Amino acid sequence: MGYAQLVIGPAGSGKSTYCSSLHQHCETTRRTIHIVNLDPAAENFDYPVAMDIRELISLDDVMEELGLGPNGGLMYCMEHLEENLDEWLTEELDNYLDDDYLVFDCPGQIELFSHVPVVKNFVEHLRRKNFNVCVVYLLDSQFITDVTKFISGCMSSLSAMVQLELPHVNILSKMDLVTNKKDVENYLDPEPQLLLAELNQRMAPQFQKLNKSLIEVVDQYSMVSFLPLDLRKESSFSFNGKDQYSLPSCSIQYILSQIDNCIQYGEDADVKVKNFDPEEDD
Ligand SMILES: Nc1nc2c(ncn2[C@@H]2O[C@H](COP(=O)(O)OP(=O)(O)OP(=O)(O)O)[C@@H](O)[C@H]2O)c(=O)[nH]1
Ligand SMILES: [Mg+2]
Repeated sequence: MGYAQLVIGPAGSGKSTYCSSLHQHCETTRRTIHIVNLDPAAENFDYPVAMDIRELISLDDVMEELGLGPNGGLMYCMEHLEENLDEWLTEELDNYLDDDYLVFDCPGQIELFSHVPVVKNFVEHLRRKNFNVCVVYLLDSQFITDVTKFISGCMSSLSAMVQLELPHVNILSKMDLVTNKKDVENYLDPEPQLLLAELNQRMAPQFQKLNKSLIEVVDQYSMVSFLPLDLRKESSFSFNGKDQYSLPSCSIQYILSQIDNCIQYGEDADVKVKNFDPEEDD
């Protein structure tokens, strides 16, 4: 059995930074993880790249030879990856052993999760290779300063959730940049009725019915809640509410423990998890 995180989210939401922080954290705690670059446009890495899509196909070549722009070129590269899953991915995965932990740093184009089946097929391939996969969706905390942006973030996370049908952890990134805690606090574990009231206030009256349906969707998929990640935060397992800036936030270690739980990593080693009663589902 292998383990994998698929790190997705809008462009610039902090995916690659998250991957490199995770790598650093694991180095400190002497745990082995391998970070995989799935972005054919990426150039600089703050982490050692274990597998690299650019070895399969280069975005520059595609743009030059096919006359495509950067986004069309990226879609082409990803479709090429899809066609080569059996060969390229299978061969690359052969380098890893049972119990290995891979983290896939994905491109930020949202089309990859909403329009084309490439990521879904990629994940299915991993699952056939006996990997437990968790989706890690990053949303930039700078973008959820009001209810309309929050709902739009939820919808894009939800569309990935529905498409990929995998365990899913939502992260609010860049908490160190948040200065007004009220901006964010309201959206961490939001009360649906308050969201609806706020949304109705913001939007023209003819949208009330739509607003109600949207909030119902967010509420029903109660998984749409976000963990606020502050990379400055000292490693600690607790989500200890507030830090010295009195902002709610959690450390990368806490996030990793949540994800490990989702994919049942370390169940044999960790006595606490081993004794966990599956009936007692929280
Ligand atoms: N202050 C702060 N900046 C961050 C944090 N995470 C990422 N950034 C910055 O945000 C910018 C984008 O970060 P990346 O990690 O490249 O984002 P990405 O999601 O990989 O971007 P794409 O791969 O282009 O979609 C960079 O300038 C980072 O330095 C954070 O936790 N705090
Ligand atoms: Mg990146």
